[in-house]
Amino acid sequence: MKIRSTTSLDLDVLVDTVHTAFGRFPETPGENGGGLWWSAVEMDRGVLAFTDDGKAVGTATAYSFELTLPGDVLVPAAGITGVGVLPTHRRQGVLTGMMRFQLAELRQRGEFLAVLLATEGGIYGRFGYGPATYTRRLTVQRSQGAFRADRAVSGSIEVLKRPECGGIMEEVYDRYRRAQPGALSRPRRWWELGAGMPPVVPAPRYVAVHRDADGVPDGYAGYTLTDGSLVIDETITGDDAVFTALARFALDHDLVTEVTFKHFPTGHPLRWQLADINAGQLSSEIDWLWVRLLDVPRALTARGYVGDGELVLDVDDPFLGEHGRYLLTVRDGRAECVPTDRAQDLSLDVRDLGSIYLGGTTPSTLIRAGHLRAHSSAAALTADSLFRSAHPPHCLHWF
Ligand SMILES: CC(=O)SCCNC(=O)CCNC(=O)[C@H](O)C(C)(C)COP(=O)(O)OP(=O)(O)OC[C@H]1O[C@@H](n2cnc3c(N)ncnc32)[C@H](O)[C@@H]1OP(=O)(O)O
Repeated sequence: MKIRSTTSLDLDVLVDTVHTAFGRFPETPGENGGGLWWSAVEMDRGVLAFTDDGKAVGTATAYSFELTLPGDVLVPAAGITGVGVLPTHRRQGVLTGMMRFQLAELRQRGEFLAVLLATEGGIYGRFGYGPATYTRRLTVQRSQGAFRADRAVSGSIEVLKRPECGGIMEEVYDRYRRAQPGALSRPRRWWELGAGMPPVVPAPRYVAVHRDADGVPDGYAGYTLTDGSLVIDETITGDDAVFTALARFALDHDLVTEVTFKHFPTGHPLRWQLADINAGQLSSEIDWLWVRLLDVPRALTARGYVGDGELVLDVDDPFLGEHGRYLLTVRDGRAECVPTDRAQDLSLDVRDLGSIYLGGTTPSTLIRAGHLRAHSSAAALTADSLFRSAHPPHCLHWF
């Protein structure tokens, strides 16, 4: 097997191989429909695997995203996607080879974080990725959608069709994601081409745009309405009152029997604002963003922290055959992380460090699961308090 990086000349073979791996009908990359997703692929970041006789059998690509960390710190993160191996060549180590190649390549570029959305939960842990954010939907029957109290909301809502939005969605999304741990930047190319969410979903689609009292857009909800079911694919705002205003708009919509909020954020107050706390049904939670640390000290010093404390972490990285012990010292929200030979407080696999990194999974949950080992009960408490995020992480970007 030969594995190499792609160039722009490889686009057709990459698309064709991914489509065959996923069992989809091949589409030519273009400016509409299924081609939209491919239009933003960065061909200098792709990986192709070939058999000895030159047949392409495996693919992986990466976007250059910015990820928001706890403390509203923005860092570069490689968004791994387009991973596929032809059905005829599976379970022969093709993905393993590509993952090894890709992680080495990311390091050569100086990157220290990779993220992805997994098609199946059993694939990526072995490569050092851990689930770090989760998602679920809230569905409210409109007949039960009364609010407990009227709250004065300043501002207005206008319904636009996606092509009428101009730069509004991009501006609102960009402000939102900078203050939302776990959120990702979106490729400019998707916005330029009028992408919806996810970008492969075709129009028509409506966008309820909220504007503040000065007329400045400060939130939007992109939705479709089919057979009485209004589905909001994303509600983007950093302001709870604006979220509520958009929710009221949807629940007041005529000819609607139920409203579904996709990617409903954990701990969001909307259910408490409804007159009946049981009016909304939450779906079960599923994994969303997976995180892989490629440089532990760099990653741990990049994020912000809430409390003070110190912890010695003993981190194993079996896939890359690496091991390190680090003293993490947090003061005034910032961390230092240096190699140490002090006794460890916490022993963990790098995949579990990825899971706790954004504050969406508590170390104590993984201690109880038997994945992390705390060498004292004080260490478990310190780990929980250091790794939490003041603002729970949330990612609703699909890629
Ligand atoms: C970020 C994204 O793009 S997610 C998209 C992932 N792609 C897909 O789901 C498309 C359809 N599936 C595929 O193309 C392939 O089955 C892949 C890419 C998931 C796996 O590729 P393969 O070349 O078969 O993987 P490889 O042979 O390297 O397997 C490595 C290990 O992972 C395990 N593994 C591979 N796929 C899976 C899976 N879906 N579930 C659980 N374990 C898996 C293998 O059993 C193997 O285990 P072992 O080391 O204990 O023997």
